[in-house]
Amino acid sequence: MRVAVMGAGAVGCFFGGMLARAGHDVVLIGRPMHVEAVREYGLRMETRTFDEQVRLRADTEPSAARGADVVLFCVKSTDTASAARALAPFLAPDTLLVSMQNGVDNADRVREALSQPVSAAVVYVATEMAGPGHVKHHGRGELVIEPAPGAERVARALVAAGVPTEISDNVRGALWSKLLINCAYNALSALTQLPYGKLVEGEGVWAVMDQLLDEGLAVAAADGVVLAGDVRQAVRKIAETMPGQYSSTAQDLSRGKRTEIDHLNGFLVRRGEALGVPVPANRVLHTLVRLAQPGSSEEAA
Ligand SMILES: NC(=O)C1=CN([C@@H]2O[C@H](COP(=O)(O)OP(=O)(O)OC[C@H]3O[C@@H](n4cnc5c(N)ncnc54)[C@H](OP(=O)(O)O)[C@@H]3O)[C@@H](O)[C@H]2O)C=CC1
Ligand SMILES: CC(C)(CO)C(=O)C(=O)O
Repeated sequence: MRVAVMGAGAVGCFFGGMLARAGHDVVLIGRPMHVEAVREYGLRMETRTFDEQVRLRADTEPSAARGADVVLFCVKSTDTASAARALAPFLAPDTLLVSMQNGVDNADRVREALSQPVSAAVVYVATEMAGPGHVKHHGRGELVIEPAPGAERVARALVAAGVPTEISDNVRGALWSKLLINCAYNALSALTQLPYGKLVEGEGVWAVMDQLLDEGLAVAAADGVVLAGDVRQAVRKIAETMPGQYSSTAQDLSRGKRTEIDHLNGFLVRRGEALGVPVPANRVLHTLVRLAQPGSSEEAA
């Protein structure tokens, strides 16, 4: 399979690297720092089970996606529209684009820019870029993807490459469940710069998280979303299973980077407003993170 990875970061390098290891023709499209390192040394994949330099192609230009059967679309939600527009001239009409991002509206935003088939994916993994061309895997690595033309083939290739992947009719519900977890933790961890275990020890923190979740559940219900799993239990479990973890929003802020907050609590605020559901706690946290992050979001509502 010819695979292009749009956004050679933590998620793109992990899943693209797994497919390259399995013999697929993979090109990583990313920033010069990573592209140069991958060209010279290969992609270093430091995972829980192996540590290897994986040889694959890398390029800074979206034109490298020409000829791809599938694009793994792995930029942050803030870059969705610009990255989709940049790819548009180079994709064949039947190229499948798989949106491997947090947030619930990325696939729809890609569909606005492209006429190719698009499949949303829920990504359950913990990875980071530990240096140029070096991806570090901390755990998990499974995918749930939405039905689309070509999705079965991609899922089979991923499974054969060691990535547990299933196709589900309720990716929307799973993305929303993940969104509500993100809305409960990400901003609080970011604003306090605390890992989850310490965060939930703070007086009143569970009550705030319950309120954030109650608002999210009300918006989801008003939007007709069938949530996947027991979200309240999933929220409790995160602090127990990942006590040392800082949210991705906390990591972005501490690195002086723009966050995905407009697509997490910010998204819930916009949907709540549209549906007439009050979302005061989510609004406060969204506003505070926006004030704490550098610049302003280009793609905010
Ligand atoms: N990391 C994780 O463990 C998980 C992440 N996710 C989600 O996956 C998505 C991707 O996250 P992650 O991989 O961590 O993010 P990263 O920031 O590590 O990777 C994205 C990369 O894409 C680059 N990029 C952005 N626009 C372009 C462009 N037009 N051309 C080339 N490169 C581009 C970015 O560069 P620059 O930084 O310079 O803009 C960055 O290097 C997010 O939605 C995240 O929430 C979901 C589950 C787990
Ligand atoms: C699940 C969670 C909250 C884990 O850190 C996450 O997705 C994030 O940090 O964005």
